[in-house]
Parts: sequence; C-alpha cells; structure tokens
Amino acid sequence: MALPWALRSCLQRPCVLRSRRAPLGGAAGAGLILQSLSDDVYQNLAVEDWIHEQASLENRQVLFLWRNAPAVVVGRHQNPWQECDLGLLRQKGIKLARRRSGGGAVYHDLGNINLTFFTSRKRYERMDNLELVVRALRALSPRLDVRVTDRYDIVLGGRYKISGTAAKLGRTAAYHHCTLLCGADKSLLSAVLKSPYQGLRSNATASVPSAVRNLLEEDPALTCERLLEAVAEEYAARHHVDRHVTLINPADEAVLPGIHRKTKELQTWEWVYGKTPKFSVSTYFDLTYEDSVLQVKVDMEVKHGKIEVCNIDVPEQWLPPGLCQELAKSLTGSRFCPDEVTVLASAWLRTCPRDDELRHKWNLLCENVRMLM
Ligand SMILES: Nc1ncnc2c1ncn2[C@@H]1O[C@H](COP(=O)(O)OC(=O)CCCC[C@@H]2CCSS2)[C@@H](O)[C@H]1O
Repeated sequence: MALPWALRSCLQRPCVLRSRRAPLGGAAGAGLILQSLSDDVYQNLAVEDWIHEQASLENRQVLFLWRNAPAVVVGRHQNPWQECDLGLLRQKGIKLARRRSGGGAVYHDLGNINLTFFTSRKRYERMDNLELVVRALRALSPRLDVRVTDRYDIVLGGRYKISGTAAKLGRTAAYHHCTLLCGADKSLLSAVLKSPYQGLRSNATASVPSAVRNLLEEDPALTCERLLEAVAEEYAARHHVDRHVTLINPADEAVLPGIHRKTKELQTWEWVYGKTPKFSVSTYFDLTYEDSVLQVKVDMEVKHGKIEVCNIDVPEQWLPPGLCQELAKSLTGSRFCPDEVTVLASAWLRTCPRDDELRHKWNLLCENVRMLM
C-alpha cells in the first residue's frame, strides 16, 4: 500500500520509487500507474490537470486509469449546444464536462475506461501508447481484430470505433488520453451526442461521429476490470516499471494539494459553457396558443457564453412589440443559460399588470426561449 506522502513526493520530485531496472542494461524506468477511486468526471479531469501541472515528468511517466459515471466530455474548443442534446443530459442527470485537450465529444459511463499517458513533452508518443493498448487487448483476446487508424482511433473489425484519442501538450509536459469502450450504454451514447439544434453557426471544433462497438460484445472476457489489469501489465512491461496499481483519491488534498480548487473550476458554468467559441443562433420555433400556431424568430450572438446581440420576432397582434423588445433587451448581456431566462421571466412577472392572458403568453414565450439553451 503506497502512503499518500510517498506518492506525493514521487509525483512532485524526481524519484525512482516503484521502478525496476530496465533489461538490456538501460536506465531504470521511473514510472507510476495510478487508478482513480472516484467516478466523478470533474474530479478525474482535475487529477489530470494536477499531474500535468505539478508532477515532475522530466524522467518519469505516469499512467492514470479512470472511469466515470455517465457524462459527456467535450473538447476544449467545442460548442456543447452543437455537440449534444443538453435537454436530455439535464433530464437524465448526465454530467457535462469540458476537458483541456482538443478534439471531439465523447460519452462516458462505467462501461468506458479512460487512460491518460503522462510524459515529458519530448517523450510524448501517441502511437506507442495506442499500440500498447492493442497489445493489452490481444493478450486477453488473441484473435481480436483491432488496429490503430491514422487519426489515432482504435477500431474493431476494421470499422467500429472502440477508442478515441485527444492530447494536451504543455511547455515541458504532455499527456495523451484515450477512451476504451468496454460495455458502455450505446443507445444513450448516440442519443446524447445528437444535437437537436438547427440554425447554429460557429467555428468550434466539430466531432467526427463513428459507428461504435463495445469490446464486451465481441468477447465476454473483455470486462473493464480485466482490461484495466491488462493495460497496467503492458504499461509496466513497456516502461519497465512496477505493475502495482496505486489507488488515488481525487478528494485528498494531502496528496494532491489544490485539487479541490481545480475540481471546482472544472464545474463552473464559465468553464463548461463559457469557454465555447463565439457562435450565433438564427432559428425559428412554433408556439401553440389556443387554436393557432405562430412562428417566433430568434437571432442571437453569443460570446464567452454571454448573449451579445438578441432579436426576438413575434407576430405583433399576439404580443405587444415593446414586450418582446423588453425580453430581448434583458437577455442581452446575460448568459446563454436557461436559468437566466427563468430569473428574467419571473422578474418581469413581479412587475407586470395583472393581465392573465399577457402573463400566459409571456410564460409561453420565455419557456420556448429557455428551451433553446
Ligand atoms: N467513449 C467513447 N469511445 C470511443 N468513441 C466514442 C465514445 N463516445 C463517443 N464516441 C464516438 O466518437 C465520436 C467523436 O469522435 P472524435 O474523433 O470527434 O472525438 C474523440 O474521439 C475524442 C476522444 C477524447 C478522449 C478523451 C479521453 C479522456 S476524456 S475524453 C462520437 O461522435 C462517437 O461516434
């Protein structure tokens, strides 16, 4: 059992703790295999940040193994409204996270494994890591048809994606992380990664959708637990480090000083939504009122998650134009977020005349604007 302090000092200062002499007279490999005790996506991403920023990776490599409760993880430069069904995420209580690496949006649950390979920037080598994963898979299931593509996916049977890759390169340190689909909920995966949005324009990184498959469907021996063990084993052999897996608690400030602050930052609206590259929305929705259907047009420009320009067009005979302008005006400068609309809507209701019809129309309009967010 590794002591937290030993782990901390090993991560922060050069050391050869838990290393083995390399064969062929090479230098002793210094490395560490860690596995998270948490299934919280924000805590696990915070551990990645912590190791990337704090660990001395000059002469050492670290493999971090982790799994999450259901979550969608978008890339650093992505637009969540464009990448997933936010309404469905909220309804199902699925977390949304933004990672610091680039690339596309993926779905995680306990049937998906995440592997993070930390090295110095000089020793960063994605293909080497993915080949290592492929060897681990073949060690468990020798006839498995898996290969790494030129975009660093791992595919099964030549076409089904089982792993996606992304990376973060720092000045001196780097990490490459990838997923491994073992027994994830595939119908939820495709449902949540489908945006219902129409009329959204942006330069954000777009995901590259693929047909996916779970390794368990191919071979029942490929459970998450066995895969984690096999990857750890291959990593230990490749890097000449002890195969012992050290469990790490991402809530432990004694081992990871400052981790709590990092976790909190990753949970903020400003990070998850606010870091979305500038985008515009130009869309229509239908309002059903009594026996008629009327069309509402909405145009917005959103920067740093905040509405900079807002126009809402509703047929004049239905709602006084002044009221519509009032809504657009109060939305300008607010966050592109349903809770903000709720606050604005109720603020107006507190001051408006006791006109039930008008109040009803206002609520209907605000509810539909909310649903755009
Ligand atoms: N968990 C998982 N694994 C593999 N492929 C997935 C997964 N979820 C969704 N997908 C498929 O990949 C595309 C997106 O592919 P795309 O190539 O656009 O993006 C990626 O692969 C990013 C991988 C990020 C890995 C990080 C590692 C730790 S935190 S997240 C999506 O539309 C689905 O078709």
